[in-house]
Amino acid sequence: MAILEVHNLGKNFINHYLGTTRQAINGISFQLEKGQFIGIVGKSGSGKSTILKSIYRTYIPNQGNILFESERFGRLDLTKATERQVIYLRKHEIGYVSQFLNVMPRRTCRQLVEKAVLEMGESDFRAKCQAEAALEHFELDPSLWDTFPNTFSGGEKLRLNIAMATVKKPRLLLLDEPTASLDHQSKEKVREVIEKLKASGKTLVGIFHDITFMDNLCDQIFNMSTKPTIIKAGVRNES
Ligand SMILES: Nc1ncnc2c1ncn2[C@@H]1O[C@H](COP(=O)(O)OP(=O)(O)OP(=O)(O)O)[C@@H](O)[C@H]1O
Repeated sequence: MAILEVHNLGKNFINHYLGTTRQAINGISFQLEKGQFIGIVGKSGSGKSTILKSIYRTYIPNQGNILFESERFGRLDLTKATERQVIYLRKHEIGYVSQFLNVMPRRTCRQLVEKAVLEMGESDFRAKCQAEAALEHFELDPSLWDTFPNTFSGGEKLRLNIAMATVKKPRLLLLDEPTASLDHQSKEKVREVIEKLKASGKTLVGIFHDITFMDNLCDQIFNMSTKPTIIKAGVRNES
C-alpha cells in the first residue's frame, strides 16, 4: 500500500499588494510505496519546493489531496489535517531537511540532536545515547559535538540537519535541495547518508538540482516539465 499519495495538487499564491495570483503548481499527482525514494526534478521556479512544503503543511494547497499513511492517525489527508495532527506528525512521523540550518542559537551540536529526541518524550539518558549514535552515524567529527554549529562547513551543517531530522525516525523524510552549494566530496557524503537512510527502510521525497546525483538513487523520478507523469522507475529523464 502507498505511504504517500498526491492527487491533483495545486497551489496559488496571492500578491495582495499587486492584486495578482501566481499559480505555483497545478495537477501534480504521484504516489510512493513505503521504503521508496522519489526524486523531483524541474526548472527553477517550477514548483518543486512548493510540493514539499505542501506535504510538510508549511503551505495549504488550493486543490487536491495528500494522503499519508500515518502510524498514529491511519490514512490522513494532510491538506485537511488539524494543527494538532500536523504538530504531532512533524514531531514523530514526517521530517524535513533543507540546505539551511535554522536552529536555536547558543546550542551545541550535541544539544540540538538531544533536543530532537527529548521532543519525542524520551528520557535524558536515551536522548544522550541516541544523539551520540546519530552524530557518529552521520560522521560528524566528535571534536565538533560540543561546539556551536554556526561555524560548521556546509556539509557539516547539512549532516547535523539530517541527524536532527532522522533521530526522530520519521516514516517519511522530505529533502529540499540538501546538496545545493556543496562541493563534489560533500555531495558524495550526502549520497552515502541517503543510501544509509534507504537501507534502513525510510521513505524519501527529494529535490536535487544535480540530476546525475540522482542516478541509481531514486526509485522514481517526477519530472515537473512533463507533469503529471511519473518517469519510469530508476530511469533518468532530463527536462
Ligand atoms: N511563499 C510564496 N509566496 C509567493 N510566491 C511563492 C511563494 N513560494 C513560492 N512562490 C512562487 O511559486 C513558484 C514556485 O516556487 P518554488 O520555490 O516551489 O519553485 P522551485 O521549483 O522549488 O524553485 P527553485 O528550484 O528555484 O528552488 C515560483 O514562481 C515562486 O516565486
